[in-house]
Amino acid sequence: MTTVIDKDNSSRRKLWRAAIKLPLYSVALIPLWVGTTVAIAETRNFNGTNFLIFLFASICIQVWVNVSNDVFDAETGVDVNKLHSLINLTGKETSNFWLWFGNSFLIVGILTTSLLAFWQKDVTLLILVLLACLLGYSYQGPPFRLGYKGIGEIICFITYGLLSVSAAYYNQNPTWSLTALAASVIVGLATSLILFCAHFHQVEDDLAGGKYSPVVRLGTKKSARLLSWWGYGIYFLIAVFVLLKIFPLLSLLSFVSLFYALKLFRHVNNYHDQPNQVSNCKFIAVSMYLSLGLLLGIGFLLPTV
Ligand SMILES: C/C(=C\COP(=O)(O)OP(=O)(O)O)CCC[C@H](C)CCC[C@H](C)CCCC(C)C
Ligand SMILES: O=C(O)C1=CC(=O)c2ccccc2C1=O
Repeated sequence: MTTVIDKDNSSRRKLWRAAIKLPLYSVALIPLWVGTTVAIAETRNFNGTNFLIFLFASICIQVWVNVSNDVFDAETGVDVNKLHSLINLTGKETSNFWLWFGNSFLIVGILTTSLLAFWQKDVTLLILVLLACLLGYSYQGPPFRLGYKGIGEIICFITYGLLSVSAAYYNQNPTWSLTALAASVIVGLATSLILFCAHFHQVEDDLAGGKYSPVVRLGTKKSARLLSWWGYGIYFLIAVFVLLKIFPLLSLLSFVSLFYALKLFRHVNNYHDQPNQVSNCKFIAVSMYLSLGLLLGIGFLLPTV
């Protein structure tokens, strides 16, 4: 009897851990890290207060993204088999609570960014973040739900890449930079690769819920092939940026993350049509993304020390 209860508790704890999605918070950290390291490399200055305040705002906004995704997906029924959805864990009647909970984090994130913009006497940072939030809402919220139309990866590229890296750079150095723009392309491509991976194991539920993700549209076999091209493309672009001297030579350190990239391509090519096996590929993609982003930033920083 005790063991059945223990087992129940431990699987519930596992579901809650999955619902909190801790590894996915890296998508709020890496743009900040990369944008900031490019700014340090160019100015030899680091504003720790601006960095920490923007870090706090980014994490708040990420909480909103994750919580509201479960609320909105519960409305369409697409998460019906996702045991670790907050709504499935706590009941449909808690939807309004979670919506309110997520929105509170969004408000705190935006207010914190507004405070930074006020101190900097410049609204650019706030505009970039507001644009990212509006696009983030359009991905999952009614009436847009653009993720259901298969363009979530493009939104992800623009928000976590172009907008977030530029915002992090601007937060340190209020101007524009070609290196920051190139770095934002790399971060954007790597972030949307995580989202692309998140769709492999959900094809049936997505179809049933009217969600035409790129994997639903292309089929899992073609998607697995596209994933490899996409991944190699990221490293190819880094090499091009190094050759063009937009990135320092040390950016090639990020090639160490090929270890996870190759593991990811192999895994998805082998198991693309087996939902239970392929479901963890999103986390291999996060490992690739984290190591790539961290090393890219270290590559920018090292020449300055
Ligand atoms: C929740 C997201 C993806 C999960 O989608 P899906 O419903 O397919 O998966 P589940 O099976 O888990 O339900 C994230 C979507 C992100 C979105 C495209 C863009 C959000 C932009 C943010 C507002 C940008 C934050 C910027 C900040 C860090 C400065
Ligand atoms: O829950 C998920 O699958 C994702 C959540 C999330 O916040 C995110 C952000 C950026 C890229 C991908 C993802 C997810 O896949």
